[in-house]
Amino acid sequence: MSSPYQTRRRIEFRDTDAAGIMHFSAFFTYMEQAEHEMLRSVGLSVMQPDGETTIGWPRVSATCDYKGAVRFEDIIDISVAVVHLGSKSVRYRHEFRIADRVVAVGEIVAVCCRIDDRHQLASIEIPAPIRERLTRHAV
Ligand SMILES: CC(C)(COP(=O)(O)OP(=O)(O)OC[C@H]1O[C@@H](n2cnc3c(N)ncnc32)[C@H](O)[C@@H]1OP(=O)(O)O)[C@@H](O)C(=O)NCCC(=O)NCCSC(=O)c1cc(O)c2ccccc2c1O
Repeated sequence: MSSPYQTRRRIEFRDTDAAGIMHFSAFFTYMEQAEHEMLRSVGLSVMQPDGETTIGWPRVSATCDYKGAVRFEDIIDISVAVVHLGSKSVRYRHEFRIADRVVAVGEIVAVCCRIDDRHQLASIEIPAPIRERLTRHAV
């Protein structure tokens, strides 16, 4: 049975603002890192060599709702779930929790792209072996 990927972070000082709480922009870097870690856990890379080119995942949408303040040195549990697998795109939902309290929920849509040696992007259908691995964290 598939379930969200779970990881944990301690909030760094550099990620907090003058109000003493985690800056809104920092949630996106935590989401990105958690997603990349999830991909590694299923044997993938966000920059996957494929012959002469690379398969990568540029983002076309990123949102986050903030429900409670997060502070320096808080321990946050981050879950990463695949909530939609399209033909070329994947939508991830990230839940941030302190203990059992949800403090933020973010979503990111990434598009499967072939990246050539001139860094040109061309969207492609998600290859079957990659799709199969992504479904391991589908909900
Ligand atoms: C990415 C693009 C080249 C795609 O353009 P294209 O025209 O080919 O795509 P489609 O319009 O056909 O859509 C494909 C697919 O995506 C869905 N979709 C598109 N837009 C949205 C949206 N706003 N919200 C939700 N879904 C959307 C669409 O419905 C289709 O779904 P299917 O599943 O049905 O196929 C082109 O869009 C482009 O170049 N965009 C700009 C990308 C960009 O510059 N993003 C900002 C920075 S990217 C970034 O930060 C980044 C982070 C990483 O972690 C990376 C990791 C690895 C590699 C690259 C990374 C990266 O760039």
